[in-house]
Amino acid sequence: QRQKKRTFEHIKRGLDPYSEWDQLEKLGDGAFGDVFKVRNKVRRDYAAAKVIELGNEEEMEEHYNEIAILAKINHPSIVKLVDGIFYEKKLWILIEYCEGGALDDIMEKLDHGLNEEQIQLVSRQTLEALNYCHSIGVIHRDLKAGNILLMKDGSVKLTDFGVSALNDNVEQMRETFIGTPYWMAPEVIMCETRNTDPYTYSADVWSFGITIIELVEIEPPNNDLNPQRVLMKIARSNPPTLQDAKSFSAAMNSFLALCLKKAPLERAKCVDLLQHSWLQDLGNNKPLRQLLAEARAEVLTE
Ligand SMILES: COc1ccc(Nc2ncnc(-c3cccnc3Nc3cc(NC(=O)c4cccc(C(F)(F)F)c4)ccc3C)n2)cc1
Repeated sequence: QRQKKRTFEHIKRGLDPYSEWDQLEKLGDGAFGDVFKVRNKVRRDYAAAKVIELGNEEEMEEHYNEIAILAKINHPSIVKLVDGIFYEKKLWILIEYCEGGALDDIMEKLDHGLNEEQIQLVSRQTLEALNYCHSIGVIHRDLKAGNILLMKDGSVKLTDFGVSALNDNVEQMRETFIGTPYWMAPEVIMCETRNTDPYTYSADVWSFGITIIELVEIEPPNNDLNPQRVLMKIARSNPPTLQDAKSFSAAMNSFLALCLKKAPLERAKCVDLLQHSWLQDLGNNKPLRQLLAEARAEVLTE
């Protein structure tokens, strides 16, 4: 019988995006298409728009997963879906615009890492976002400073540019496997849990620990090795620690050790880490507003 056109919830059809949005500067060119800063003609608010050229309806299925995840997610520390539009063979995914950009870009611009107070604030909010994802069955799979954005007020937003949180088909897994493995947990590399999906919630916790080291040292451990070499290094070595551990509190070092247990079953869960002394009684996001002001080379008068 006639192939029934699948209707996709959250996606508007037949609406010309340019009738509602002005396209501004390019923010990045993702694996699947370009990303632009856009401004709503009526509301005047900004969004980030990923525009994906679709060859056929099948490809819509593949990208629809991302929209379905974003639509179901409702958390203060995760980017929100603003709109999904399919128009003239292009899929537009619009999410809230994060003024400050990604933490890896900020560290590259400043040429230094974050201080302990800033890392506590980023860790608390990222962990709350990660705990929420896990509670609704979403595994991120690509946690790193490049996927943590800052809003103008210094608050943290978890994103996934690499669209690996949706990675449920094999070829993408292969490319992720050979991709940038610096943040990859040992069991994912050794596929020890061969019978089940090597990515589990605990793999996200390992990547979160590596991300904390990245926030201190600008790069993840072993970034001097090429991707092939680092796979074996991670699988064989003891968990990494901070190079200058003594410059940071005992609480931070103990928190890090809990994230970087090699055995997944021994590794801490998000809920346990959220109870850890290192993440209690944190102040407001002013230290992250100061980081943004520094990156914009502005004086923060507050
Ligand atoms: C270079 O300077 C800047 C300055 C500001 C920004 N701000 C910004 N704000 C919001 N998004 C973006 C962005 C940049 C490049 C690529 N994608 C971006 N956002 C985006 C993310 C997504 N998808 C997700 O974030 C996502 C997908 C699946 C799962 C998840 C999660 F697991 F985190 F919930 C998140 C879809 C569409 C877009 C446009 N960029 C970026 C660079």
